[in-house]
Amino acid sequence: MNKKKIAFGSDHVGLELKPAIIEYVKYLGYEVHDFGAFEKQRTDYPIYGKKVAEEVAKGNYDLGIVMCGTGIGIGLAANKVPGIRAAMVSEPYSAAFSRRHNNTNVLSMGSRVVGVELAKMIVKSWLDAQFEGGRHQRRIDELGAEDERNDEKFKLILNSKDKKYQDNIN
Ligand SMILES: O=C(CO)[C@H](O)[C@H](O)COP(=O)(O)O
Repeated sequence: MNKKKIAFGSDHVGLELKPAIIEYVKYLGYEVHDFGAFEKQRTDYPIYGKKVAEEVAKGNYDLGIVMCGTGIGIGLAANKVPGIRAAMVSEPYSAAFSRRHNNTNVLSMGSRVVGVELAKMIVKSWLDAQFEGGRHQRRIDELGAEDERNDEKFKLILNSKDKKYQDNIN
């Protein structure tokens, strides 16, 4: 059986946590690739969040794991990429349920928030969990429908004071 492939990314702060997590994920039997950063020199988390997310969205990697100081910035960057659902978590319960119910494909953690051993527990819970489908798939489909609200028709409806249009969006 082919090993599942995991894309990694971090900024300069996430780099403090990343090497230990990469080693752990390899030990768990996954193939990994690190898309940077590789230097402690200050850099910008959107570069790495977007890169990892794009690799996952294109299907080049099964899942992505990203890290910055809080896990928030790099997670936000990943979530901007269509098809990505990034979980920004700091404990194992939410990590597991983010896959079971939200089918997350990127995990984001903060190196200033979690230590190495807690981060390993979070990663293991996330990787071991399985999406449950069913009603959860419907809700994920509904998340996609939110994008339609950016199209011209929905902008017209949303900006209208006319009750007939307002009824349309409820
Ligand atoms: O957590 C982060 C984003 O959410 C970054 O790692 C953090 O903002 C970097 O800060 P600095 O440039 O001061 O090292």
